[in-house]
Amino acid sequence: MKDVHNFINGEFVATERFFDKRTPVDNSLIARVHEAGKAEVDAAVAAARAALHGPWGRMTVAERVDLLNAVADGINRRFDDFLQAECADTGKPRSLASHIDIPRGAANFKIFADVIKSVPTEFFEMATPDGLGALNYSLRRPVGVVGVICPWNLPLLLMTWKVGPALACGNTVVVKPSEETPQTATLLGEVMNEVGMPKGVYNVVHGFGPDSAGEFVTSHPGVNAITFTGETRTGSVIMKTAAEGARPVSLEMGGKNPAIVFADCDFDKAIEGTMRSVFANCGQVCLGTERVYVERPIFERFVEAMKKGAEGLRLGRPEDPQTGLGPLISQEHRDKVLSYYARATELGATVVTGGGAPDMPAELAEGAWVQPTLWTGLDDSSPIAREEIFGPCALIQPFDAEDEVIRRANDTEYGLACSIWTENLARAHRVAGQIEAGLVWVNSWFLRDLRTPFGGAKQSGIGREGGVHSLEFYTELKNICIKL
Ligand SMILES: NC(=O)c1ccc[n+]([C@@H]2O[C@H](COP(=O)([O-])OP(=O)(O)OC[C@H]3O[C@@H](n4cnc5c(N)ncnc54)[C@H](O)[C@@H]3O)[C@@H](O)[C@H]2O)c1
Ligand SMILES: O=C/C=C/C=C(\O)C(=O)O
Repeated sequence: MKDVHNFINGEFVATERFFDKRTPVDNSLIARVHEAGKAEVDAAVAAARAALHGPWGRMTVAERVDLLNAVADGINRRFDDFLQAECADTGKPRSLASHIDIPRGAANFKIFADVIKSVPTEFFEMATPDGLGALNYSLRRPVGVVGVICPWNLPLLLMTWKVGPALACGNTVVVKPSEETPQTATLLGEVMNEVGMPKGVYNVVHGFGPDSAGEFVTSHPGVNAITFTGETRTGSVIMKTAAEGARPVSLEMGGKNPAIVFADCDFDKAIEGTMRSVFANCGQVCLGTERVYVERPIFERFVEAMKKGAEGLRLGRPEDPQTGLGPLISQEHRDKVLSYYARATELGATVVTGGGAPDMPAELAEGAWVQPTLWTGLDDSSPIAREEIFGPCALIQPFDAEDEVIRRANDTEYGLACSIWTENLARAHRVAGQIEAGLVWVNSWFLRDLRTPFGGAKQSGIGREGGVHSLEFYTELKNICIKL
């Protein structure tokens, strides 16, 4: 069993408090994680502060860009180490992590290296009463020490989606990974040292949320801004904490995302895309689909095809290339998802497929396994249609008219993502423009151009990150007016 340390000021730091990390594949113990206390968080914030005024703070943009690209290359150089660690922590199929999680870890540094080296700032020449005029130009400066609070579903991807722009803009970071998935954040510390990232630029403190490392980071007066990805209710708590000291927050939170399937869709593409958006990462993707609205003429055919797809998913170990579905992240989360499965049955849902725990081979029986599940027969008011379950499940419902399905899709306090399947281009633009969400895909899902704005509307988030949009959060924009 391995030890997972904190990473502070370029050093791997042990503590006297530990928590276990068990793999959700079979619930076996795989690591002992060193929990950071207030002292370690203080040390991490102090190191991050000091780095702002050391070599890192004096680097040119070009030097920062070179380092960010070196970090990306370092992740690719140690691809298998990151793959092994991420799949051990999460149980996700290697086939998934090797195509999404780990490549995006590198891409998230490269995209912001590209952005920061070519982003302009404004200039305004102004007339003045004396006729001599004045010049206005703006400069971007780092906000300072950024607290990064991460979720467990796409650990490396989502952590680097925040660390990449933070460092590109000249900030330093204190990262608090989820307690469920500690390994890749500490492993990135090894890469930071290998590429010569100045000490204190990247720091990692392990622990939990309330009254633990998470709260110690978000409440620390030395933290200038907080970027959070996780549940909406957690984001609200963090926002309250950040209010002390008026620190800005960037919040990427929960969702209850709809897929809208029109009768004129490319049926096979709609099935392939909706199978991914419902079941990828065992349904543990914030952008994933948990509500599927299908135009009535193809409803039965669509349900049958989804049933066939779900029943074709093979549950298994990450390293098995045939694995189509891994376990959920933990026994606790499995209990939550199974409670929704039971509730759907109690509410009278038709269980198209799944609805419980699968029979797994003895060696996997202790893992956090659930059946891929599809329901019909519940209405929009049911908790199954309204509450984020965050598992491999979806409610499929028919609709008859475009304005009806837009109203129903928008009938949620969330507003993160939506996928629309239609071959009618005018309808695609018309419907997409009326969906109340930060991200709408047409005839696709999770197709990501990292230059585009990413974030949620309503209770799914605050702020947009991605491309130049990340600069709004990770820099202070200053205007300088020169009187001629
Ligand atoms: N919008 C997005 O981009 C996005 C992406 C991924 C996940 N999510 C959401 O994240 C959730 C799943 O992730 P999760 O279960 O890890 O979320 P979570 O809110 O339980 O925890 C997220 C992180 O916050 C920390 N935390 C918890 N309470 C805290 C507190 N009081 N102060 C400081 N830190 C605290 C946790 O330790 C963890 O590191 C889902 O709701 C999913 O929709 C959203
Ligand atoms: O589970 C949520 C996935 C979020 C994905 C991103 O933030 C991204 O693709 O940049």
